[in-house]
Amino acid sequence: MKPTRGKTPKKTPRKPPSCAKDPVEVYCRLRPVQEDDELCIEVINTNTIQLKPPEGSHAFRTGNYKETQHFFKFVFSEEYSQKAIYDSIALPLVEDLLHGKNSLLFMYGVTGSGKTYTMQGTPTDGGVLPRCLDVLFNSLGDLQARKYVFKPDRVNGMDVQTEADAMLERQKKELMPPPVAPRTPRTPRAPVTPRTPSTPRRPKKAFPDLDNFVRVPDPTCLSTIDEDNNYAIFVSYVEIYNNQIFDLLEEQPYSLHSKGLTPRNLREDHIHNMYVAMCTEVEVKTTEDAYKVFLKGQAKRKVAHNQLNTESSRSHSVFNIRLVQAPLDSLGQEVIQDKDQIAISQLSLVDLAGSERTHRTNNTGDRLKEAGSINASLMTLRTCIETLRENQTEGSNKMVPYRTSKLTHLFKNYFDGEGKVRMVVNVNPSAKDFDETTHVMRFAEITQEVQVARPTEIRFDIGLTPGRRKANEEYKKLLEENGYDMPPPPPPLLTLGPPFPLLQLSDSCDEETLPHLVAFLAEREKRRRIMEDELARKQGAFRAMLVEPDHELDHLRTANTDLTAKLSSKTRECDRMEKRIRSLEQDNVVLQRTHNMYEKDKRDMASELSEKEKMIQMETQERARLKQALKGAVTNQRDKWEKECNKRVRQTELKLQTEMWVREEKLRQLKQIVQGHEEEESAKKAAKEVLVESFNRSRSPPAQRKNNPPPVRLRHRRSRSASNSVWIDHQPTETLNTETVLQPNKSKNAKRVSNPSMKDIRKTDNYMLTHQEEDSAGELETKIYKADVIPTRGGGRAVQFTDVEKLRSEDPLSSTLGRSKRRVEDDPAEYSGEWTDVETRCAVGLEHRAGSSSVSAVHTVANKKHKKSR
Ligand SMILES: Nc1ncnc2c1ncn2[C@@H]1O[C@H](COP(=O)(O)OP(=O)(O)OP(=O)(O)O)[C@@H](O)[C@H]1O
Repeated sequence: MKPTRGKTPKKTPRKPPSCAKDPVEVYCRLRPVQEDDELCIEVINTNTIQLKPPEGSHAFRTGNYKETQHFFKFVFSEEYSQKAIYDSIALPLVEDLLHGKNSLLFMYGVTGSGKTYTMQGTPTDGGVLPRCLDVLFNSLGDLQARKYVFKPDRVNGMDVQTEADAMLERQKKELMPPPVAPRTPRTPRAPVTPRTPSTPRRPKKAFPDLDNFVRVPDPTCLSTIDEDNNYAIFVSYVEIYNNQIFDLLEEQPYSLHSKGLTPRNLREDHIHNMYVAMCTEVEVKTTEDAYKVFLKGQAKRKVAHNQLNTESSRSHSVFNIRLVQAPLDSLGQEVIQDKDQIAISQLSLVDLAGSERTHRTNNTGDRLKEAGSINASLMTLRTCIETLRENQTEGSNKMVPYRTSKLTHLFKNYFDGEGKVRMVVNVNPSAKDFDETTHVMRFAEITQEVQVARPTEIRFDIGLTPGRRKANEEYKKLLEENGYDMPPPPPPLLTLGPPFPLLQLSDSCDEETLPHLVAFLAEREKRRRIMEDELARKQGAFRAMLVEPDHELDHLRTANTDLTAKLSSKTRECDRMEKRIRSLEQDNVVLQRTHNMYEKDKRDMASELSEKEKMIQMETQERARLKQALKGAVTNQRDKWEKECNKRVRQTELKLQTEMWVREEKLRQLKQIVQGHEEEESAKKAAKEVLVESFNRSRSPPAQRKNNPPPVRLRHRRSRSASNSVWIDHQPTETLNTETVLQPNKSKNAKRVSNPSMKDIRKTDNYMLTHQEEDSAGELETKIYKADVIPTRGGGRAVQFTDVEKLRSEDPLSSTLGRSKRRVEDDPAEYSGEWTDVETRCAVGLEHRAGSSSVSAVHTVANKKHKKSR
């Protein structure tokens, strides 16, 4: 709140608040508890208290057992006296008041925590309020102006009048009977609320009797006061009840007493300070006067009994002390009669109603409504403080909802403008109050973060000599001491002539005195005119002398205004930059944190990766080892099976040879018996020799087969090999020459190999395998298997058998068995078995996989056989 001040050249009313800011100072006071009370608060040091959730508290029930610490400007434990608290908290505010600065001091806390006690105290041990008044009057002493020199102008300002006028008014008021204040016309927007019938208006016990209490005053006196000013103190006392403002000093006709007080409106004055319109302001000249006024208002304040406090305040009370000051004139006798030279400062002492929980106070009905209103206004106060803090710390520009509650609206200027704000958080350390106390603590912490513009001190720079009052007093003292013999005042530079002659008439016929006086006055008149001319001439000369510095002054003023504007723009820029720096610093901190987080993640992942790599390496080694072991095992197994197969083949061959020989022997003997022809005998013998020879695995082909017809089925499908593709002709070394004219259709440049290598297979498109064996009749059967060599996906080659040609050599003299067999083969209808056999055989392919050194057999055309069978 800006001090109310006239439009002096030095101090314009609408000047922006000072750039320097101070935080709201929050103090904590603990009240004494009863001996059997469980405590929930411990004082850690002079700035810190610790709250411990007691069993049964809401926090404890929700599992929050943690102790919390709260910091304050100072913590007053129960041992601290009222005097000590006043000296620390309120005395500096009184000093500020005397220097023209505004201050707000409010008591906050749960109901019954000692707010009123701290504010008012007891007659023998006064609280903040009586001590403030004591110190104020002690300090002002004789510097006070006569009563009514300053007069409230009803719009929050002050008028000034001469001491003579003030004396007249004094006489008028003191002679007149006490005035009966007219009822304020009610505005439609603020109707009178019906009084709560059960809410008594009575003083608290601290001041039981208005007239008969003996008070112990505070003797402190401040000496840093400008003695060249005159001062006056005005007090007003209002309460905010159910979000309506009432003037507790309102004079009421006796007949209207029962109808209660009139609600007042809040207004804004010409310098944007909030004030209560039509509020009674009483000028007080002594502490006792002020007390009477206070107690008169206190008698009307609403208090009620509840479970927690026998006399609980049901309203927020505001006791305003306004100090008016104006400089004395050049002689140090009277205040300058210029309204613009008046400065007003204000100290608001606020005793807030206590926040309360209805389940603890057991309030019902009107008390419950009051409690709701109290809590709502406190909540608005809290919201305003929170929004202010947010705006200040985060640079936001949210609207502070001052107007939501009369309480916050009244103190808007303290937070928006200049002033010093202090709060005393009263705390009852009893465990029963824990839940409410935690809320109070939170509010206190937020409040401490709010900054308020520092008030500027008032200086009356009007070019008058300091010490005027002292000089005047000295002069008066001299006057009293010396009477008529006192030395004459210093001669003026210009005089109107000698002193007046003796004007006493000697008798009724005195003809001399009057003409002498006329001549004297004529001379004086003449001198006066000369002096006036001289004065006018000197004034002209002086004005001419003044013009130049005046111009210079104007010039300097303009320059000064420019510089001030530049400075304020620079200051704003600085503020903006500071805000930006703060926000960037915050961003930086966040980024730094994120960076650290990613760095940590990176390290973790790198270590995980190296572990995984190690594991992969170990697995690869293990796999290689297993592969090696498997390869060895496979090789061993294959060798073993090869040996076993060879052994069995040899055994089978031997057995078959023996059986064949026995059969041939039997046949020979049979033939000898049945046929006696020797020629046939010899032919048979020759044939038998051939057979025996072939059975004996003679590798040379029998000569008589040359002329035999080819044992190839004529209708057999020829191979598809007659192309330009590259062939490989695989003929094992023991293959016999069939010497037949029917040769397989193959490329002329087919490469003949006895044991194909992988290299050969890779280069070829087709493959041909010649296989010879002896059939059951002992005839030589030659089979030529044909296959396509197909590259596999893996880069190897698959050999897919597609055809087989069979060539059988037969003895012309052999039995009908051979012929009938041939017949069957010639019949295509009967050939399906053979074909099926070929298809089955051809379904097996040889496959070479890339990187493998061996060739494996695979089933390649399993589905082909299936199709055929359908
Ligand atoms: N520091 C203290 N020393 C001694 N007594 C105290 C102290 N603080 C409070 N008390 C006593 O506690 C009681 C309640 O105090 P008080 O009326 O000041 O509480 P309050 O906070 O104003 O309550 P409400 O909000 O209900 O008005 C009074 O009887 C008062 O004398």
